[in-house]
Amino acid sequence: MVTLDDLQVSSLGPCTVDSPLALYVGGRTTNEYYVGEHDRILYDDTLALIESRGVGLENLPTFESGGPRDKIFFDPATTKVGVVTCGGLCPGLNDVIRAIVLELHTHYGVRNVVGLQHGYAGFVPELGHDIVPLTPESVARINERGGTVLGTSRGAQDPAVIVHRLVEEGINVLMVIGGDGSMRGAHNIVVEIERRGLKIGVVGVPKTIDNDIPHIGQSFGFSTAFAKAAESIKAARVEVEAAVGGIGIVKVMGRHAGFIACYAALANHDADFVLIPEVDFSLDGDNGLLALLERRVAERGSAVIVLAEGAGQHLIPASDRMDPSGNTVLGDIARYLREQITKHFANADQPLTMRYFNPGYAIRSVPADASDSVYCARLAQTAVHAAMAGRTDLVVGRRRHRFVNVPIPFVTQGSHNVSPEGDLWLSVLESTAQPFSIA
Ligand SMILES: Nc1ncnc2c1ncn2[C@@H]1O[C@H](COP(=O)(O)OP(=O)(O)O)[C@@H](O)[C@H]1O
Ligand SMILES: O=P(O)(O)OC[C@H]1O[C@](O)(COP(=O)(O)O)[C@@H](O)[C@@H]1O
Repeated sequence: MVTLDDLQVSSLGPCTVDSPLALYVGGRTTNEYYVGEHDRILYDDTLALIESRGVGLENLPTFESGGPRDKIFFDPATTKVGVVTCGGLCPGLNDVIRAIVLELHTHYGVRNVVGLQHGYAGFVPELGHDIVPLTPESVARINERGGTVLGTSRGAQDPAVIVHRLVEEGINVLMVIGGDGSMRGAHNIVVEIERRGLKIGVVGVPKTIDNDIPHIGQSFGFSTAFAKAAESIKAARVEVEAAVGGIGIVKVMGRHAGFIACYAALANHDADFVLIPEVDFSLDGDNGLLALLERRVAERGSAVIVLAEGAGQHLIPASDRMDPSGNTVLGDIARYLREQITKHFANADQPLTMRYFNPGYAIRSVPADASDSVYCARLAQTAVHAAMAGRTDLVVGRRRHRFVNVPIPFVTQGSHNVSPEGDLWLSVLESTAQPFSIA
């Protein structure tokens, strides 16, 4: 029988890229989950890193393998865990909430789990959001619904106010499910916790529909979302083929990253052009989009454009408006394209039937598919293991087919994008009418 004395370690500490591994297991008696001392995951697969740093492979920074540890820091009997979902919706949020609660309850015996409502706003008493108990009963079957049962929000909140509320509520571990903005917020909370010398852990499960957070592998919900977007592309194809001079534009999310556009387009090869933020394109000239479209419609009778919302921003005036998270509100590239295409076809005296699809929120408000559901559950379990072991200031991810603990600062610096020289973009070019460069 393993007792708490055997399991508890004395410190709560940040997850680092090169700390030695603690040994294993949160209260389990088998060594099925054993994580060896050298079992760490390289944080960059490329030799470029070795060359640029002039270090040997053995000295490369590595991420700690995720999973249960030999020692835990928090006493399950007295630990209270808070869960919060922040930022835009994403398929799988409810799966993550549910799996956090079940893992804490079933494998660690933690009985006190609560949900903060509507993101970080849920910490601010004046905003009037209740803190709700989360139990195996209350989270049963929530995974079958899209959205988040906790609600979400954008808009910065003061870390001092958040930490004050954590203390007031007696919360020892905060689990943040959110994107890069949320993780910046989570890191600020850690800094404030450290400044006050408190023993509160903060662990993130990174969420982004755009799949643009670095170092974590594919983000949960992304696969469900692009599959949903592919349905609109298929519908656009059906519509334009039935029309005279049919051109369909399908606008999908993707502020800075074109992953949804690329994967949705590749899912059924119904797209003729894919426009993403990472690759500039021109409208005019023999190799410009308008001439290419005209040729494609002349040859095939119709064309479908898959457009990431952040594409072609260089063609339209920059906006000076910000959303509550401080993101610049994007110019409406879809409207601009519709106008330019309409004008071009009128000038060329060519028939045109324009069909515009904006699956937008519909792709991120659906429940996770089976594969994403499993992925969410495993990410949530990894997050709970890290949290109970006393790791803080980290998010979980999956690198090289392994779950890993990644320090938050790694995921809030830089971003993950479609490489214009990479395999993904090459596949897109090969499956469309796009020439190798239309910029
Ligand atoms: N730089 C930041 N510092 C502190 N909190 C932030 C920061 N950026 C965003 N947040 C908080 O994180 C939450 C979600 O961030 P946002 O950027 O809207 O979405 P996402 O987390 O999906 O990227 C917001 O409610 C905001 O309070
Ligand atoms: O209307 P909202 O909620 O601001 O969300 C729209 C934005 O969310 C995004 O999908 C990004 O969301 P993530 O935080 O999930 O990456 C962008 O592509 C899009 O601009």
